[in-house]
Amino acid sequence: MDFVLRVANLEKSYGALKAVQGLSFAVAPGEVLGLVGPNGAGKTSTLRCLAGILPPTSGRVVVAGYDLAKDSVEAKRELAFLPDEPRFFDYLTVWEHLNFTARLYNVEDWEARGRALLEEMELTGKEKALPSELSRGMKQKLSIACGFLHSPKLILLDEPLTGLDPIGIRRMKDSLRRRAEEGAALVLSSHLLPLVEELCHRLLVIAGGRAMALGSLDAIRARLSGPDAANASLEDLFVRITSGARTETPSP
Ligand SMILES: Nc1ncnc2c1ncn2[C@@H]1O[C@H](COP(=O)(O)OP(=O)(O)OP(=O)(O)O)[C@@H](O)[C@H]1O
Repeated sequence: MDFVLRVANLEKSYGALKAVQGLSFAVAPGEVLGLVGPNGAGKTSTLRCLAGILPPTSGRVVVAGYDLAKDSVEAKRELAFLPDEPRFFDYLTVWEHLNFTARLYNVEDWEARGRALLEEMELTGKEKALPSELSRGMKQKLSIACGFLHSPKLILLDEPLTGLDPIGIRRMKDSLRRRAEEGAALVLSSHLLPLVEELCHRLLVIAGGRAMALGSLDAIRARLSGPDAANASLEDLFVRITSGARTETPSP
């Protein structure tokens, strides 16, 4: 299979601290992988390494066939990283952010696409607003509109629902699902386990920077033995896996 993302033995250390240790996994077109783990597990460090924002200490990341270390421009052209706290240019309006992003990524039909994305993100009417005039949820939506503009093959999301209201959450879930149906691969980090359960096809559970479990919820459930494992909720599984009650050897 042609995976959109292939990660081999990813390691990230900050000085003596090993934040990410030996992560290996792949994500196929149309697949949503959920990255879950306790605070400090290494989720953001992993996502930032996959996005090419942080240089890994070692390991290999391949995006749409391009090695992120060797062909970084080509690889980054195929991905979007949507952080939980997006940053903007203070003096560019919403529309100018889309224009700027379009120029960076050479998006030819950006105006029509930009209008459609603003509509999808409920930002129509905010074209002339500066970031300081947007609410937290609106900023999150602008970040996502900019991220989707160049139709990335790989979408990396760190807590994508931060600051969104219930309608915004529902629309965002639909938007993410639609991108996957259109063939994008998504890696989504979140503490919101119901969201993860609803959207993700497979899960990568990490703790202490290491993979504790990798697979579909059913597969992870099946690998855990013990009372009520078959009926365990994702929250139960999360607690059991990450509290070290039983550690799993991830399958490739
Ligand atoms: N820039 C940095 N310098 C030094 N240590 C860092 C840096 N960024 C993260 N860390 C450390 O790396 C480890 C993993 O942090 P990371 O932010 O990746 O975890 P996380 O799973 O995203 O956590 P959370 O769920 O709390 O957001 C933590 O121990 C953290 O203190």
